[in-house]
Amino acid sequence: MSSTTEKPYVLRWGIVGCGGISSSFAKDLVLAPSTRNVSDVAHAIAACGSRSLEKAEEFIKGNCPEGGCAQVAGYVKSKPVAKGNYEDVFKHEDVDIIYIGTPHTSHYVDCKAALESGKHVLLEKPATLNQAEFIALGEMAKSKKLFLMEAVWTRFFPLVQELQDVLFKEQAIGEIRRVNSDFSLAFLNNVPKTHRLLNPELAGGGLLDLGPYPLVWAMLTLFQNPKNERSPPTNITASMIKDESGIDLFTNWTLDFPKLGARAALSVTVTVNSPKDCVTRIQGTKGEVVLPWPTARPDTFTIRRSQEGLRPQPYVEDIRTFPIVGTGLHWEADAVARSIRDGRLENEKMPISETILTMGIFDKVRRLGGYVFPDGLEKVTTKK
Ligand SMILES: NC(=O)C1=CN([C@@H]2O[C@H](COP(=O)(O)OP(=O)(O)OC[C@H]3O[C@@H](n4cnc5c(N)ncnc54)[C@H](OP(=O)(O)O)[C@@H]3O)[C@@H](O)[C@H]2O)C=CC1
Ligand SMILES: O=C1OC[C@@H](O)[C@H](O)[C@H]1O
Repeated sequence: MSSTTEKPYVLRWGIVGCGGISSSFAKDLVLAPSTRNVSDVAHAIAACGSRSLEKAEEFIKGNCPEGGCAQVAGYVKSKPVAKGNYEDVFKHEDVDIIYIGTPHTSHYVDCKAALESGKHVLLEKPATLNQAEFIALGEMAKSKKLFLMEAVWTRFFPLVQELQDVLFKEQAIGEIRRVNSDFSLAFLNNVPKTHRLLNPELAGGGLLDLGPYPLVWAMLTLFQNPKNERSPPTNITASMIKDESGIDLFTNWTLDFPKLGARAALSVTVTVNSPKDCVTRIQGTKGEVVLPWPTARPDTFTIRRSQEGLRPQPYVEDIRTFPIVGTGLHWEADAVARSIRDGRLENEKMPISETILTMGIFDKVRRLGGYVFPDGLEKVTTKK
């Protein structure tokens, strides 16, 4: 990391889709990096694009009137410009990287267009509708020597690094045998059926929207467990209850990691909320780690260390807390800036290979659950 007196590397963002998550992302790009002890990178917001120019203008006014933290600090003089379409953002000469905050169904086409314009891409989760779409994007990015990453922001939390040290270096709970994780939100009775979360034409339902987060805890604790040697999960089982529209209301799935003798049992529903106190539980032979709501953004975890033995054992509790300034999307933005500064085309915390793997898991879960997208939604499919 550079000293505070040196000028930071500035990454210049173009944001497309002026909706909910783009708004949180833009606000986090404005936050001073010093609030998270960062001084080597900073962010400029060069352009924001919406299907409506007025909406893009309002977006800038409401989230980033001066631009990102690099503009606020005076490292970049220009202010963000509003565009009434995405193409003008993709083509903007002051933009290094495109942040894509559009619905799942648009991710493939928007990312493809951004790459074709020669821009790096940070693509919201789920990266695409299926594995084949993401493989195609990954190949395109590689051939054009452009950075591409799925925006699974949770992976970049300092909490995650500490958790992996506790589990893998310290082996605080012994051998990990079971991971349960749930992310559920009561969308069904609280958002209209036309909303992207429930609308089959926008690939609605729990799995693709909420599923990346239970899955992230299985990936971080089992897939990335050194003893697993990056072996993909086997024996995937899944069950869905679907709405009459075809979207999944409930999805439960399991992943086995034979090298660890471990299983992940993961779930989502859009009918009720997850419980507050424990949404993720990592159980080992010598205790457990529990993480509270929200599954996507925990700011604490509790280690319960115990002896091995039959039946629940007495434990000693150790609580670790990691305050989050803003939403917490800035850690992934900083990581992306460092990758691009250093000439890397992917980030080791969210490599292309892991997105390909997780999209393949979702394909399988959808197949087992009988979730079929409406015709024409998938832009690339594998031959059956
Ligand atoms: N990382 C995270 O924590 C989160 C990630 N997400 C992901 O981000 C993506 C967007 O989610 P969210 O921000 O909640 O969604 P919103 O509906 O709030 O915003 C999506 C934006 O995409 C644009 N858009 C383009 N095509 C369409 C279309 N056909 N229908 C509706 N909007 C369209 C619109 O922007 P415009 O009108 O300006 O063109 C819209 O405002 C999803 O894929 C979701 O999974 C969502 C929430 C949190
Ligand atoms: O963090 C989240 O919470 C709400 C969801 O709709 C969203 O897509 C997800 O990323």
